[in-house]
Amino acid sequence: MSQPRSALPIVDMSLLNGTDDDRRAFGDSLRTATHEYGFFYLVGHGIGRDVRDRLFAAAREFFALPEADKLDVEMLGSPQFRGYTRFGGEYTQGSIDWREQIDVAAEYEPLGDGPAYLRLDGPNQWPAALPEFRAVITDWENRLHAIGLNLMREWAVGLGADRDVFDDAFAERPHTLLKLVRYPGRDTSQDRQGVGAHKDPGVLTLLLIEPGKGGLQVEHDGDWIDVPPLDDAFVVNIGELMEYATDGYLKATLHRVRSPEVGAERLSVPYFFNPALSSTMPRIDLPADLAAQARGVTLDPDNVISGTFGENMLKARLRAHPDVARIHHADLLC
Ligand SMILES: O=C(O)CCC(=O)C(=O)O
Ligand SMILES: [Fe+2]
Repeated sequence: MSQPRSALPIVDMSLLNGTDDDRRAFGDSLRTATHEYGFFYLVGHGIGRDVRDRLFAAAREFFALPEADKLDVEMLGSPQFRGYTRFGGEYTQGSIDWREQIDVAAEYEPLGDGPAYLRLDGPNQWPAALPEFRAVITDWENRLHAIGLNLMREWAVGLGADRDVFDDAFAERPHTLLKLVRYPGRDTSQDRQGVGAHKDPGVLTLLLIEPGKGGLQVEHDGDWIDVPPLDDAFVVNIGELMEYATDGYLKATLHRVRSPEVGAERLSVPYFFNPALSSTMPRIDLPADLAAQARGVTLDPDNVISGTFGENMLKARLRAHPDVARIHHADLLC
């Protein structure tokens, strides 16, 4: 397949199997890409095509279920924002996102009373009609968890910090989240919002895009650049907490998806490598040359970035799913 051009840098994870120089080059490319773009293509990650195909097959099976089966696991029934969201159930910047999706997050016993964000802990909703679904998703989560942890350690080194500086935040009850997403084709002459412009609220997102399907756009220097999928690559971006951890040396970048044309559709699977709800990201003491390039954390009165992941995540969930918020968390809405 010929590759459409995109300006995003390509970072090759197989360098980690090489010499010390290769490893250093990897850390440098990771740091530079996320300083300049906040986004990159990740190749050499070791996840084979068969595994990726199996995931897309599970996604297609899920979306092809009768509506009643999907509504059986509807997110409206989940105070923890897990399960199926039909078209029109999700909002970005107050406008409807034209996509359907199922959200699956890490499952833990709730801790009980405490900060409001602890309400996000709890069970998933698994589609009863698809007995294999859970195993396929769990396998995917495990593989991506390992890649996520590995990347965090390399980032730490590339930023001049101890290799394990981020480990604590992920050591217990990491609140990872995965979505299977389907963007249907539609008349795009009016509204093209598949998902509206946003930054991800967590640490790191590993995004798998259906081969050949464009639509993702990333903000860079005031323009939108197209990010078509690259064969065998993940699209990786950092979330607001990495901006927080580095005083804005690394950049959480606005991105959005444009709806496909009528007759087409687009599947994607974002995996959000998130820390524990109660964790606060460490603030890295950057070496002087990097500190001189730190831009500070974005100050937006409509989107205040908290270093405590649970606060940042709850804010994002209440905003994206107002129907779920009204049903289950009316006391948190002002
Ligand atoms: O579907 C995509 O390509 C991106 C989705 C996304 O940015 C998100 O769900 O946060
Ligand atoms: Fe996103």
